[in-house]
Amino acid sequence: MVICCAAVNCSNRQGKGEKRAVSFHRFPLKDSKRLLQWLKAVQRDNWTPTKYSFLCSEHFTKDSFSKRLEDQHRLLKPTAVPSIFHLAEKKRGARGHGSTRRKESSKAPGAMRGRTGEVDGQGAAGSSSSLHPNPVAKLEPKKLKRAAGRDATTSRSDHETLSPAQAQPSSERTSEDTVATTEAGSQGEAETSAADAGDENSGPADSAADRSGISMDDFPPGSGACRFIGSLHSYSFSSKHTRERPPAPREQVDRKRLKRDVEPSCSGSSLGPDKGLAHSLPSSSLTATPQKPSQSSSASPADVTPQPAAEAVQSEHVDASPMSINEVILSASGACRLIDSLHSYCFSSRQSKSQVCCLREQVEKKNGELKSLRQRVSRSDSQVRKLREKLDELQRASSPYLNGLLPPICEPPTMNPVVEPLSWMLGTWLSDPPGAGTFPTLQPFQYLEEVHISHVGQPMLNFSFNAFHPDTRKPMHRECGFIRLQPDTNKVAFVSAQNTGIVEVEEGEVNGQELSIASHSIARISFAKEPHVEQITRKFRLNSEGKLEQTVSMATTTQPMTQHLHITYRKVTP
Ligand code: HEM
Repeated sequence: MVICCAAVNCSNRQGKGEKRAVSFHRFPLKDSKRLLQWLKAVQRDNWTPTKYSFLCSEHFTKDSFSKRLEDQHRLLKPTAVPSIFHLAEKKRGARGHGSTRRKESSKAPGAMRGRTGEVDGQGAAGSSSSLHPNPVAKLEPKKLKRAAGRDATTSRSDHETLSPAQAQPSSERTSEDTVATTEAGSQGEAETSAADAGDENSGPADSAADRSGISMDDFPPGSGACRFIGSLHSYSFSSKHTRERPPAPREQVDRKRLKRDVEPSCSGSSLGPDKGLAHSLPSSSLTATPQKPSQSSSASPADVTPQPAAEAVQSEHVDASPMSINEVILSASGACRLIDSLHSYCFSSRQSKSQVCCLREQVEKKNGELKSLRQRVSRSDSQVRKLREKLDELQRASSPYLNGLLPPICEPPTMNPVVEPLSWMLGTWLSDPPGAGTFPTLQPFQYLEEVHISHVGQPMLNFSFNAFHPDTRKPMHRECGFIRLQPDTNKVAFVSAQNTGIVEVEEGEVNGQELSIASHSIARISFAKEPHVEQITRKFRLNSEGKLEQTVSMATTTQPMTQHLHITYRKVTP
């Protein structure tokens, strides 16, 4: 296992040069804000750090470090952000970075392509569950515990100086790790390299599963889409599970390797998550591919060979090929993300559907209510009609005389010849212009008045005078009565009852189209308002314009005879 610096144009790796001079620091994968700062500083395109990605101490300023009290060991401060990079040199890019190292490792059939600055080996498998939490992991607690065990071993203390070898459990190291570690030297790497940035992603797999926020329990099994997505999940998980299966027989392993060699695209890191998923559907493609066996422990990392004796580790060697594992994990994690989004979509569409159903039910309910209300209104209408008919019937029954008295045809009654001299007064009259009120004790005022003078064939006229306020139209003074003529004379009697509590009789003469009368007797209610009127005179005349004029004067207990009213009416009905 070799720890390399992930920085562009930096070839530092563990064991190279002065051991104590350079330390290596993990990317703060758990601190997204700080991780972004690191990534921004590193400036590597299309590259995602894993828990086995490191930056060497040369990219940090001196004040980024503190020293551990006990042994004065260098620790990276928890807020440190790298700032020293040699980007001016031709950037080799994510794939080109560390090409020298990669040239070595690319000799191996399963060597990782384009992934640098990381601890090569199966550790990447751990990174998949931590970098891209797999929701299905929630369904497989046992496996997660196992993974967590590995991670726990890996994580150690955040700011403890760890050797890369310590950072990965020995039982799970790949053959390449073994060789690389040998190459790097077995002496105390713990003293020379520091993974003190902390294993940000090495938390328990359970917490990774929690972070996904999704489990199969969230999706009822009824949906076909969910079943499909669930099967995708299962498939994705099974690819991971495959890596943890017991070792396959060597022949089988070789066959698998052959098949993968025939299908290079299955492990092509250029595939996107979806493509990766699509290409990984054949069972062999997601199955880890074994390294080419070799008996030589001194073989180059590119020619990684598992120790023959370490049969227990065989499957790890087989499954943890840096190439296949990383690609498989990338594909699987990408697939998981895709599946998660499908799940979310499926879930939200189901929610929308249920909301629509709920709204539909409400609308149907309201429609039902509306229908019953309409029926009630219709019933009420028919009830009202029936009640009206009944009322009419009752009225007819209770007023037999009225019906009998009213002539069936509304013909105007023939005027009694006695009242003929007053016929010019007949009709409905409206004030035009408004009447004018005056009196020494009063402020001048105006009023409107409607006058009805009619006959019913009797030798008298019926009259009503109804005054209104000119602005508010509120009723004011009202009086009604009769005008009689002494037969064969021009003597007229004017009998009136007023709303002010006065009843009076005025008498006078009609001459042509002018009637002049004066009070004969005035009576009032006991509580009539003072000052009491003592005398009243009136004059009616039809003027040359055909308008009716009335002038009223009065004397009260306090005022002598003075004009109180003058008004002109225009005729509105015959
Ligand atoms: C022949 C009929 C009427 C008689 C005998 C009569 C009599 C009187 C008397 C005695 C007063 C009290 C005066 C004072 O306080 O010194 C009065 C006041 C007044 N009258 Fe007449 N009036 C007559 C018709 C009318 C009519 C048609 C109007 C029209 C609206 C009118 C409007 C008023 C008003 C506004 C006052 C002052 C406020 C009040 O005392 O109610 N009167 N009237």
